[in-house]
Amino acid sequence: MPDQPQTPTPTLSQLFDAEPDRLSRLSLEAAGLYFDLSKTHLDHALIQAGIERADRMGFDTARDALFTGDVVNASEGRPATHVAERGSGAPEDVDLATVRRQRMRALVDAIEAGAFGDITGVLHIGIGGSVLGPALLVDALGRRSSRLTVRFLSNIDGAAFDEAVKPLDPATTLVVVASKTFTTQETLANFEAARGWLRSAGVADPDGQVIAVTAKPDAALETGIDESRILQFGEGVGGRYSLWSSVGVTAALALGWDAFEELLEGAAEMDRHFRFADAEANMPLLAAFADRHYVEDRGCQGRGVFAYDERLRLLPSYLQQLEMESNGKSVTKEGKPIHHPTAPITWGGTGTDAQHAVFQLLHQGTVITPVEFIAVRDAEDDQDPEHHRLLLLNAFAQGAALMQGKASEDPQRAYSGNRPSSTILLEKLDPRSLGALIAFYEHRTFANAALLGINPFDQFGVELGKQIARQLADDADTESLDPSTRALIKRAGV
Ligand SMILES: O=P(O)(O)OC[C@H]1O[C@](O)(CO)[C@@H](O)[C@@H]1O
Repeated sequence: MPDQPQTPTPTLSQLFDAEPDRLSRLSLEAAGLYFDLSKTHLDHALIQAGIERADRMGFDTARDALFTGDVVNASEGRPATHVAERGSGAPEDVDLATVRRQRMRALVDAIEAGAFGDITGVLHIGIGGSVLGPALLVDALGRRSSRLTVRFLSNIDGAAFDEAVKPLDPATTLVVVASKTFTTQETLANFEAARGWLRSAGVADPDGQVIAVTAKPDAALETGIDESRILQFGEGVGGRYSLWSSVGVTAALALGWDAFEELLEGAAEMDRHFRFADAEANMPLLAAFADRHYVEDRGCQGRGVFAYDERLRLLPSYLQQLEMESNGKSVTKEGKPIHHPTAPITWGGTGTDAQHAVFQLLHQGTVITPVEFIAVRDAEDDQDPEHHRLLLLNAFAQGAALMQGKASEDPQRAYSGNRPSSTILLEKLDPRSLGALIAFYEHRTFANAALLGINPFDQFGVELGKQIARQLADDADTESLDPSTRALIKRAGV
């Protein structure tokens, strides 16, 4: 049988011509976000196929399980209670999170009232989900409103340490040590270095300026931190889903408690949308349908996220952990191999900078990468309105250029067009809209996992490298290693 001619899938322009209601159907508003998916290849057929797949995969049941505190993280025997941190989960989980948040607020109030002395700065020590969320919140929202000088330290690198502490006065700096396990090598090493920094500066009681944030308070106690300075969060809160919990204490200190509460409220509004909106109007679910189409049907290996707002410059790196550590897997929840691509490589940057670095490939490269633009309608009142206008117009122009392309007699100058993009436009960037945006991405990640049948809440893939590093640190026996690695260790003399 000769190959059946592949029915060419319609181009984006053809889709707009064929579907007069395309824009209205594929531009959604919820929780303060405007999400335009109309420049993706989602059409009636793909949406219907997505809904049928969601039914087959038990999406509704999985989503209900998330919000009712069932064990959705089967490999670790845990629920996922990040939604409870903002009041959206099972009553018992919400109650426990509320008690812990009250303790967090009491500590924030005490610090603001001078219980820890005159605090002018915060050194937040953590890595992965224990730093990426708080750093995003403070960088996005604290540009003008932060009452404190806040620095984040994650890497086990003296240069990172020196850079972090440079603007801080050890005598008036609060050290926040955030670690869910309180066993992470980098975080504990940086904590000890921070203690030394305080001591060297003459701080008589370094631990008097330390608070710990963890799901393992006993491990924190063993390091000598007083119980009164330990904020606990639940084992059900995954690291990359934890900024809503006491891991967000640095953001609450920097932005104020009301801002932290508004962040939670914004996320809760997105929770309600995700939980109750019909599939055809469900932002995270439709986004997941598009993700599945590009990764599985078109073999796209990447997903480009570009924040056309400097205040969201940390969002792409935050999403890298959220999406790639959640769905960068190759077996289902039941351990069955998956024989098609699962998670794309999430990457991105800030616009317009990225236009002068990576958009060449996005427009004329051989690989097709779905692009996502995030922009904010309102600039802050101290920003140049004309600059902001140009920033927005560049974001919109890039999406238009990706879609329409440009023919040319000269192949070097020809643009294929028909390259997909989606745009999220916030009216303004405030705690509420940022909370909704981050929750949108959490639920998009969860929806992708449900469609794939994988567990987005464990991360066994991060352990082997850590184990080998620990073995080498403790005992330089390299005989079991490959020749290349042995040669590198020898040449570096480590
Ligand atoms: O908060 P912890 O336990 O220090 O872990 C830090 C990060 O390390 C990871 O476990 C991956 O190595 C992430 O999932 C986590 O956010």
